[in-house]
Amino acid sequence: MARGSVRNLVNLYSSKNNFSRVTSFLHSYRFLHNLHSSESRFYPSPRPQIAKPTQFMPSYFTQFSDFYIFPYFRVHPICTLSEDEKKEPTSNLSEKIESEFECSGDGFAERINELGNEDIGSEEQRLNFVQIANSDPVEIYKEIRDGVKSEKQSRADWDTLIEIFRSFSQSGWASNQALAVYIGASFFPTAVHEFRKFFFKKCKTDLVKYLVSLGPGDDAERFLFPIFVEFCIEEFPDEIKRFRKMVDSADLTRPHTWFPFARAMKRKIIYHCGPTNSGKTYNALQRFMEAKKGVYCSPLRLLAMEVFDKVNTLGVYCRLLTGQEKKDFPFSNHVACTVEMVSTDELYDVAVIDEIQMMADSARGYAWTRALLGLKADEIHLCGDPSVLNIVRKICSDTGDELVEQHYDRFKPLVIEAKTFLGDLKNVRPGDCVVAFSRREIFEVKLAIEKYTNHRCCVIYGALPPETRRQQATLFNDQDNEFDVLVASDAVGMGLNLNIRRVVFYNLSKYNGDKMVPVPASQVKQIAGRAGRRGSRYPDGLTTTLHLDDLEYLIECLKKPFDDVKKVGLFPFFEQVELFGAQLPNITFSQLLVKFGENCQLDGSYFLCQHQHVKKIANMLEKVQGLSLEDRFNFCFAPCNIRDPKAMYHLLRFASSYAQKLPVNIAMGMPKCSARSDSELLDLETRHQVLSMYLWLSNHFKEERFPYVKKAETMATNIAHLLGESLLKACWKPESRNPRKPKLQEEDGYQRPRSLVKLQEKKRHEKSLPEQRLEKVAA
Ligand SMILES: Nc1ncnc2c1ncn2[C@@H]1O[C@H](COP(=O)(O)OP(=O)(O)OP(=O)(O)O)[C@@H](O)[C@H]1O
Ligand SMILES: [Mg+2]
Repeated sequence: MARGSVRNLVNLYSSKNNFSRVTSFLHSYRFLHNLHSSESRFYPSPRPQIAKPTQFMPSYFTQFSDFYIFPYFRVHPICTLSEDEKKEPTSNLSEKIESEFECSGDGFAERINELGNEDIGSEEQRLNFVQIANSDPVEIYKEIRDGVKSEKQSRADWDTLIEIFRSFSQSGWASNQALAVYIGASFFPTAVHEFRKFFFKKCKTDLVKYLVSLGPGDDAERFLFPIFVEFCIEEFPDEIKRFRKMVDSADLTRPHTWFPFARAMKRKIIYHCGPTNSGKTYNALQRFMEAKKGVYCSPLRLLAMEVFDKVNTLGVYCRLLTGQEKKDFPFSNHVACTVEMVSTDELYDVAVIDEIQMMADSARGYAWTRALLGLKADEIHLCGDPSVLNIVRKICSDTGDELVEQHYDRFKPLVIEAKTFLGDLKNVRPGDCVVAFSRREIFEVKLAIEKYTNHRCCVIYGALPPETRRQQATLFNDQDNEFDVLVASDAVGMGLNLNIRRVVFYNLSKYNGDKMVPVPASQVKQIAGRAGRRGSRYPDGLTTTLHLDDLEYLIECLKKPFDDVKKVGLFPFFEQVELFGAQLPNITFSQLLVKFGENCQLDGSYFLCQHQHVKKIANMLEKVQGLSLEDRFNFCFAPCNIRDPKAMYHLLRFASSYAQKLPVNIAMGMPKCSARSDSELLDLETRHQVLSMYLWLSNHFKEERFPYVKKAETMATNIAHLLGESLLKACWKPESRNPRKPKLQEEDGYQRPRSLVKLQEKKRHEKSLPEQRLEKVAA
C-alpha cells in the first residue's frame, strides 16, 4: 500500500463517521489480500483450481487437521488497536497499518476517498459496527448458532438481507473459494441455501444492520464467507469428506511422481532442437541403432513403419508395434512403435521420442508427456522444434534428469516464391505438392490438375490407411512414371521424406470442427518444411500459395518465431479414473469423465487433454450392458471416426458382442473391385477403418475374444490395395461423408477457393501486395 493511501486511511479512520466503514473495508481488504496471495501462489492457471492448503499452511482445525482457513481472522484481528487507539488514532497508526498491509492495491486510495464521503449513522451504531467488523468469524458463527430466535427486523432490512444472500449464492468468488474447504461447486448453492435459513432464523439486529450497511456485493460476501465456512464445517462434514476424497482421487499434480522406476534412474535427455529438415531424427536414429536395446516412438503409424523398414535394412533387427499391428523380428532388441504404445515397464538403453512438440497437442499431447516422464531408458533423444524446449527444461529439473541441448539449422533455407501461380492450377510443375485442408478440396484439385494439364496426381490424406499413403508416396517419389504432382492434406506435415520441390498452399484456412479458421503458423511451417529434403531429388525447397492474397500470411507464418509452449497435455490412467469413479456411484461413464475434467487438479505446466472423442463413444456405449469400467475406458480409445456413422455402428456392434461374451466377428463383406465413384471410395475408406478398429481392439483386449484377426489383416491389406488402385483412376467429383451438411463449394467444375485469410485480414490486404520477389526465410 502506498504511504499516501495509508495517511488517507488514518485520516478517515480518525473521522468518527467513517470509523466502522474503514474498519470493514480494511477487514475485507486484508481478507482479499490473504486470499489473493494464496490464489497467486496456488492457482497457477487462470482456471480456478482447488488449492491444497496442506502443502503450505500449518494445521489449524482439529477435525480437518490438514487444512487451514483464513488465519488473520483467527490469529490477528484486523486492527490490533487498543481502546485508546481506537478513540484517538495517532500518526503511529499509519506505520502500524502499513506494516500489517505490505501490499498495494489498485484503486485502494480511491475506495478510501469514496468511503470518506459516505455517512453511516449514529455513534452507537458506529461502535457496534466496529465491534462486529473486528470480531472473529468463529465467534460470530457461534453466537448465531447458540442464539435464540431472530429479532424482528424492518421490512427494508429483510429485503436487503435477501438480496445480500442472493448475491452470495451467485458469487463466483465465494463458490471458488469454497472449493478450498472442499465445498464442491454443485453443492455450494445448497450449502448457501441452508446457511441462509440458519442465519435468518437466529441472527441479531446488530449483525443484520451491519450487513445491510455493507449492502449486497463484495463487502458483504467477504464478511459472510468465513462465517459460512464455519457453518459448513459443522453442518456438512460428510459432504466435505466425500468431496475431498473425490478431489484427492482426481489429483493430477506432480505427474513425474507417477513413474517411480524412471525417477529412480538418472536419465540423460538429449533434445535435438531445430526446424524441419535439419537432421534431428537422423542423428537420434544413429544413437538408436548403435544401442544394445532401443525404442523409437513415432507420432504416426506410417513413420514407425518407415523406421522399422529402414533400420532392418541397415541390419539392426527391429520389431514394429502400433495399435493395430505387431510385427516381430527374430532376435530383435529394438522396437519402432507409435508413441501411445510405448511401454514404460521395459528397460532400454536408448529411446527416441520424435516430434516432441506434440506434447502440446490438445488431444494427443498426453502420450508424449507420458513417454518423456515414464520411459525407463538411460538415454532419451527428443526430436522437435524449439517450442517445448523451456517446458522440457522445467520437467527435467522436476525429474532430476540431465538435459543436453543440441541445436540445429535447416540444411538449406526455404525459399518463398511469389506470383508464380496467380490463382491458376495450370501453373503446376513436376515435384509440386499442393496442400489443401479437406478431402473434398484434395479431390477437386486433383480433378482440375488432371483435367487442365498433363500432370497426374498422387494423393495423401488422413482417412487413407498408412499402406495406401505409403504407396502414393512411393509413386510420387519414383521418377519413372507420370505421377509427378502430389495433392495432400496436413497429413503430409510430419516427418515423411518425400521428393517435394515446392509446397503450394491451395488455401490457408481449415475447418476446425466448428468454423473455418486460419491454419496455425506452426503447422504452416511444418508443412512448408516438407519441400527440399536433404538427400532427395530436390535439396532446395520452395514454397508458395495458389493465390497472391494468401502470400502475405504465408510469409508471416514462416517468419514467425516458434511459440513458447507453457503447458503440455496430460490424461489420467484408467486406475485414476476408477478411483475417482468409486466416489461417484450411479453416474454414467461419460458423466464420470465430465466430472473428472471439472474436478481434477493440475500443476501450472499441464492441461487435461480434450476428450470429446472419448465422451462421444462413451455416450454411444452407455446402453451396452455388461461392460466393466475398464472395458468402457478401453473401447473409448479405439481409433474410430466419430463423424462416420457406419464406423460408429460397427464399434457399437463390437462392444455389444464383447459385452455378451460372444466371439466378436467382423460381419463385413469384402468389395470385389476398386472404387468407381467417390461414394465407393468413401465406402472403402470406412471399411478399412472398421478393420483397423477390429485389429486395435484385438490388441487391447483379450485376443481370444477377437478370433478373426488374421482375416481382418488380410481384408485390410486387400482394401488398402483397392484404395491405391482406386486413387490411380479417381477422376470423379468428391462427395461428402455427411450428405446433410451444407457444401462449402459449388458442385459444378473447378471453383476458385475462397480465401478466409483474405476475409479475415481485409485491412492488411488493402496494403499493396508484395512485389514479386524471392525471399529466404528459415522455416
Ligand atoms: N548427416 C546426414 N547424412 C546423410 N543424410 C542426412 C544426414 N542428416 C540428415 N540426413 C537426411 O536429411 C533428411 C532430413 O533429415 P531428418 O529427417 O533427420 O530431418 P528432421 O530435422 O527430423 O526433419 P523433420 O522436422 O521434418 O522431421 C533425411 O532424409 C535424412 O536421411
Ligand atoms: Mg524428424
